[in-house]
Amino acid sequence: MGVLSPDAFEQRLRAIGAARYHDRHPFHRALHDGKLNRLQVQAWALNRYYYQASIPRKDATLLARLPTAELRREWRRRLEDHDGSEPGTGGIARWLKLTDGLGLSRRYVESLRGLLPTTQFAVDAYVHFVGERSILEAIASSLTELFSPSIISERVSGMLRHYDFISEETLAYFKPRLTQAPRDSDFALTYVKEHARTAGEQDAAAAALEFKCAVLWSQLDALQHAYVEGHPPPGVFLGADTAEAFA
Ligand SMILES: O=C(O)c1cc(C(=O)O)c2c(n1)C(=O)C(=O)c1cc(C(=O)O)[nH]c1-2
Repeated sequence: MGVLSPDAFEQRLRAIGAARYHDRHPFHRALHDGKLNRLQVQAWALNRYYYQASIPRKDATLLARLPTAELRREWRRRLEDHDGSEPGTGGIARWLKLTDGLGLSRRYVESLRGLLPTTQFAVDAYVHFVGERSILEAIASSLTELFSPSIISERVSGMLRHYDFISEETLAYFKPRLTQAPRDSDFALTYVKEHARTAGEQDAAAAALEFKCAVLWSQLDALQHAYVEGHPPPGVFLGADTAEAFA
């Protein structure tokens, strides 16, 4: 593809989200439509914990590589959003309220025992990608967040409507994301539009976004295969009993 104007390039990035973002995955559709049982929702929250817990590792990796105070200041805020500024605050702590509400022991969730192998591979691949690729590609890989506010709104209203074991309090993780995600993705989009100037840079940034969509998609594929189609790999979470046996 030849070089595009910044606005046409933005359209190219948005088309990637429209085609590949995980809102199109059957597991998410089932989650939001109330088609999953409690064990399947628990498995989703347990596995997704590893993604949440690894986001600050990935942001710290990128932060260490950013060349200016201005960029680091911007990126530093993401670490605070996830890790909080003191114990019990921030996104990871709020995610644990969800796993608490679903009846999973914290020790079990934090131990990462019972995680699907694919969750680990996909999430670790994201952290490595951000450490190894250009800063442009690393920032572009965060752009899935352009598409998250609509899936989050749909998730919160769908899950509250359909599952009696889910409450507004247990879904508290998502509310701040509705303002944090647009703020973060606006910054990242402006950066990527400004810095992807050649056709090669635009291709690399687009490929980074495709890679990240695959990171999200493959996690849901693994959940679908294990918990909907009934082929759990050995050693994974199989209900609160597994978790209790551990605790
Ligand atoms: O609920 C979701 O569907 C969803 C998606 C994404 C995303 O698109 O990567 C993120 C989040 N949530 C999220 O909560 C979050 O903190 C987050 C950070 C990032 C990132 O790549 O830096 N993506 C996401």
